[in-house]
Amino acid sequence: MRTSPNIIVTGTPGVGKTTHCEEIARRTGLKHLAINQIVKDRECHDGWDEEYSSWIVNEDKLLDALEDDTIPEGGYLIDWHACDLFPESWIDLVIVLRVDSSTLYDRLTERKYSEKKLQENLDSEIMEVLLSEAREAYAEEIVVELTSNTADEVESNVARIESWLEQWKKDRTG
Ligand SMILES: Nc1ncnc2c1ncn2[C@@H]1O[C@H](COP(=O)(O)OP(=O)(O)O)[C@@H](O)[C@H]1O
Repeated sequence: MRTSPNIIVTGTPGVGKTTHCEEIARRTGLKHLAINQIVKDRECHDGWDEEYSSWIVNEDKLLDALEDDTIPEGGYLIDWHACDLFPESWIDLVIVLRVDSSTLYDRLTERKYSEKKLQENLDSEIMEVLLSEAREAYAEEIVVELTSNTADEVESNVARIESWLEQWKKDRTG
């Protein structure tokens, strides 16, 4: 049994996953796993997609790499825009970050996304694509939607996750 939980932090690109994970990792000691980086470093992909400027992820290779990293033993913050490929048995909490369209537009423009990629991500956020995926893949009670428009929200979200973590540990030590 895990003595530390695994938490997925997911959402549309630009929603604030890295920002949240870094702060949660700093305050709780959970390990930040940036999946994009793992895909690149461990070559869990089938090449580069020029149109999207991103790796074509090979999910089997990725899951193998993560299993080698002992994710199932717990203590990880899984930072990625997709969440539904991880086995349910690995995951204790799924945080889906949400953001207002105009704020997301500004953040992605700053990242110099192409018009097409920008529009697709805005559509995805408006249509709640990642929230639906999370709800389909995991039990309702472990999926939590949090907003990430402001720095104050980062602070309150992180505080909330810290309390959840304390409770999770209490529940397991009796
Ligand atoms: N809640 C927030 N309030 C203000 N700025 C934020 C917030 N979340 C993220 N940002 C800013 O938005 C940009 C994208 O955040 P990032 O954490 O890299 O998103 P993601 O990892 O989801 O792609 C960064 O410049 C970050 O500082």
